[in-house]
Amino acid sequence: MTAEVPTMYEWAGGAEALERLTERFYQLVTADEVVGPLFAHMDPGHPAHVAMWLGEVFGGPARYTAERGGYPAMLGQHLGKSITERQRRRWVDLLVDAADDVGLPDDPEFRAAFMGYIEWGTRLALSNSQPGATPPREAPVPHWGWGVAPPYQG
Ligand code: HEM
Repeated sequence: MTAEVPTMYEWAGGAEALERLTERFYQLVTADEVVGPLFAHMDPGHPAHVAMWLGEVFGGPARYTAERGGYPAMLGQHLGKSITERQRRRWVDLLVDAADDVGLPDDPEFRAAFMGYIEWGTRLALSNSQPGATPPREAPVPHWGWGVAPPYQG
């Protein structure tokens, strides 16, 4: 019999773990000279909202859709921001630092799948944020899974 495969949300530690991650992440982001200026007018609820988004993506409850307006709302926050590749890369680096700081699981399977989503999502955010970009306004919230390497459960 095969053991039930947990969602990435469960493996990460659920909503609480993702909230710890985004709290730490935005502390690092706002203090950073490369990405900080983009977040100068950040809504104080932003870390909690991004934690909801990540939870929904990784197989948790659809709270971003229910409470924040789903994909169109997320997309709308990136349009026109003209994110540069240097800023995208710094955003990724700071998220990895935050994941280490708060003790997000660091097993190879989890981090590989987690970073797969982050790489994909940040590249889309950069492209959607360029002047004149016309990405689809409506799309489902992506649901990210383990891909080719499910979690090692002994
Ligand atoms: C996987 C990649 C990403 C995800 C999942 C993500 C997620 C989100 C979400 C869910 C929001 C809206 C939060 C709300 O409802 O209040 C948001 C806003 C925003 N994002 Fe992203 N984002 C990503 C990449 C990036 C990158 C690479 C940058 C810039 C380097 C960026 C800059 C911003 C900014 C400036 C806002 C608006 C913040 C504010 O003023 O409140 N995002 N993001």
